[in-house]
Amino acid sequence: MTRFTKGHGTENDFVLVPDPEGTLELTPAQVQRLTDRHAGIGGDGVIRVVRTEFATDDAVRSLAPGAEWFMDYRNADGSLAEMCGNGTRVFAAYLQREGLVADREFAIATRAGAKVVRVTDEGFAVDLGPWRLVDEVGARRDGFDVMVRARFGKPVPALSLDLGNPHAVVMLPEGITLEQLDLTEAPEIHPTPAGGANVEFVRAVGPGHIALRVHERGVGETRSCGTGAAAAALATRFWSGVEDFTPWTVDVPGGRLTVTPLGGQRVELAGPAELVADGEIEL
Ligand SMILES: N[C@@H](CCC[C@H](N)C(=O)O)C(=O)O
Repeated sequence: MTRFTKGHGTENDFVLVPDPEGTLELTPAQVQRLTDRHAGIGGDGVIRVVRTEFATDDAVRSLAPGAEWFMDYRNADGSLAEMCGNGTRVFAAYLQREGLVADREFAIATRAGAKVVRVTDEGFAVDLGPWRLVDEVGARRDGFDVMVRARFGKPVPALSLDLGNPHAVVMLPEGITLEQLDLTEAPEIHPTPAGGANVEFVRAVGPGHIALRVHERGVGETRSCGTGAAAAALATRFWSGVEDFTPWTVDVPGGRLTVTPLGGQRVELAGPAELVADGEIEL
């Protein structure tokens, strides 16, 4: 039997599987079974909790020398992802509850490098590290670099950002509400990014305040996406032309996140993290 913990951050939910010595080879079929909401535990992704020294990927070890624990993230379809913003907070909550970290600030290893997490009153804040516009020249010239077609019809312009994982952000055109969006199918992106992308649909709520819905690569529509919230806030800030360091409030279907642009082209994500169940499952 394999032990698991179920947790979520603004209802982006994960099955955490402790594997400190990295002995568990999780296959895509096992991930799909764990995340299955009818025949398994249910979740948007699986997080294997591994000591960084046992990470099989050399790059993970070399990019995060000071991080004792590696967040091995898989999407619900079994594909690997470089990063998961909400996952980092849930991972931190698990490490803290299990007594695996003692400090109020610590680094965790991800495929996108080490991320520093700190305890806050509400949960955790994580420095997501460096972010970038995928096509800076095109973005600064046109305000966007790809077109996205979802089930609402005409293709709409979007901005590609790299938060360690790939995102395309759409500011919804007038006349289409977030509620009207049909995200039952993956939006098409042109030109299609080689590794796919997560797609965020944004509506401005007020100054420094946006709301979004997201279609996640390897999952489908989710109730929240932490790196997606950061990408959406950064894209909206870019379009506003005022690239300051004011915190942004990001409403997602599963709750509220705070995104704060930092110096050095870094960005912080803050929000809650809940661990809701523990159990054992036959893989
Ligand atoms: N929900 C996550 C992102 C998870 C990975 C994503 N689906 C991908 O494939 O890049 C978040 O909170 O950032």
